[in-house]
Amino acid sequence: MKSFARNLYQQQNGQRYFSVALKKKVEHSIQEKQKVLNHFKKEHGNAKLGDVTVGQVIGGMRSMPGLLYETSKLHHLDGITYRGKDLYQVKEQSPKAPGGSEPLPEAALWLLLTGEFPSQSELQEFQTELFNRGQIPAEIEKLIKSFPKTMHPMTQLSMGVLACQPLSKFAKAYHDGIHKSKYWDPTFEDALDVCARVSRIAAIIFHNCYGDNNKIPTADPALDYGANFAKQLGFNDKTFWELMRLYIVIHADHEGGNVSAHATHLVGSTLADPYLSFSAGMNGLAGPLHGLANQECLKFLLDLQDKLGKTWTEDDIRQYVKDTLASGKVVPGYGHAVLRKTDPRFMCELNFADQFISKDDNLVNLVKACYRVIPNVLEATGKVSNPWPNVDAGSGALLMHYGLNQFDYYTVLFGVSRAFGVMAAQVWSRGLGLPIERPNSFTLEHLIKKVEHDHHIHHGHGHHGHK
Ligand SMILES: CC(=O)SCCNC(=O)CCNC(=O)[C@H](O)C(C)(C)COP(=O)(O)OP(=O)(O)OC[C@H]1O[C@@H](n2cnc3c(N)ncnc32)[C@H](O)[C@@H]1OP(=O)(O)O
Ligand SMILES: O=C([O-])CC(=O)C(=O)O
Repeated sequence: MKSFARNLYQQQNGQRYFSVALKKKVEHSIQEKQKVLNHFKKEHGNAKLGDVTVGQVIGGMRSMPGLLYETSKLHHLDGITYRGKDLYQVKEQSPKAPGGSEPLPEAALWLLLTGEFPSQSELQEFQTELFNRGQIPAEIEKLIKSFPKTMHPMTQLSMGVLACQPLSKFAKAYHDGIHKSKYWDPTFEDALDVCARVSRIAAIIFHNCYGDNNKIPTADPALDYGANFAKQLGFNDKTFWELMRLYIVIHADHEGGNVSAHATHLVGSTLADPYLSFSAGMNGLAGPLHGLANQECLKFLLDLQDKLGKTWTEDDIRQYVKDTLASGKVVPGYGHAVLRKTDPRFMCELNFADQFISKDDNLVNLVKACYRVIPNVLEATGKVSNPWPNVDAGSGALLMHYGLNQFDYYTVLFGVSRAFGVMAAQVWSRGLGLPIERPNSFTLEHLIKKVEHDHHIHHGHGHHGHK
């Protein structure tokens, strides 16, 4: 056996491979980081990161510093970096499927967990391991298959993840009295299991809703994660497999403050296990201002095509967007709470379309025309902080091109991907021993009183009791 090689051991659900290499790397880097963190906290725990304004407290805590989150960082102009690598670097440096050009989800997960890409042999080990971890006990599959066809796929995803919660190794270890310094270990186990299982849950949901859930195509142990997911959905086009790999990689993580990551992080901070935490994150992703915007965005484009046919002009789009704004709705796929430029994830989607999709795809061309028209219209409102497209503006048109036209399913794809980021982050949160989250809240009355009081003191009328 090679040094990184698998170590076979018995677990509650039968025999599994256990990738020693990854766990050792994670353990080592957590220990190193822990030292840095302890020292930093001791030396600089009182250093100021800025002031908090009333506007931020009322306004969704926008840009307020408040979280330690290790796996990725967002820059308002350059977009997301995974462990310091932007998405172009991720795409370039990641191992690929044989003959492929897109990054592999399992390689991105390894990167998010450790800060490095796996070697070819580590990757192969890891693929096998994730494949084996992806199995779901028959009685749980049966439960997920019993969800009604009409239930929104995101509700099914959140419930499907919860249905697997009894398998949590963290919950069991906590119950058995694990020492707090070891929390990260069963969290790591659960995190990999959640990432492995979520695509199986998602495949069942797809067939629950749109097909026959007794005839789900089987996964193939020789294939990578993205290909297997696509295959289980019923897609055998190799270019679609490439799209799925890219899709999962670019949607995986977006630092800690976005709603799905933050909800996962918040719930995890109570030591609720990774299944409970991730399910909570998925409930947040299911909101139309967050992940559900990709469903909304495709609907927006199709409604526009329905109304105007395939001979729409840029003027038609402009008018359609103005009408949307006038009716008090948002334009899905545009704007962002942090980004102030075109989302690089949207550019990755356009690049994929340019490389693989014919120039006469009307829907892809509509996405591009929207990109030329919509920012000006939004800018003209004078209130939209970021008029540029986000990741959700482009993904649906690509999926449609390959025949995945069930757009109320799109956020489930996003959810599968998001598992890779937020679960990797949870391993780190437990590894660094982060405490329960509990920020301060105010009633409006308290806020008003506090501001009046501070104003009073500032103007020299108050008693300076604590000089
Ligand atoms: C994966 C992701 O989650 S990416 C985001 C996906 N969501 C969408 O695409 C939905 C459309 N976009 C939006 O609703 C917003 O831009 C958000 C939720 C993404 C960001 O929200 P905020 O940070 O509050 O945006 P911002 O500071 O620009 O908001 C100021 C005003 O502009 C409006 N605005 C922002 N974006 C848009 C838009 N795309 N269409 C219309 N109005 C918009 C806001 O609704 C707000 O209006 P109000 O003052 O009347 O309440
Ligand atoms: O960062 C955000 O607020 C939303 C977003 O784009 C994501 O979570 O991918």
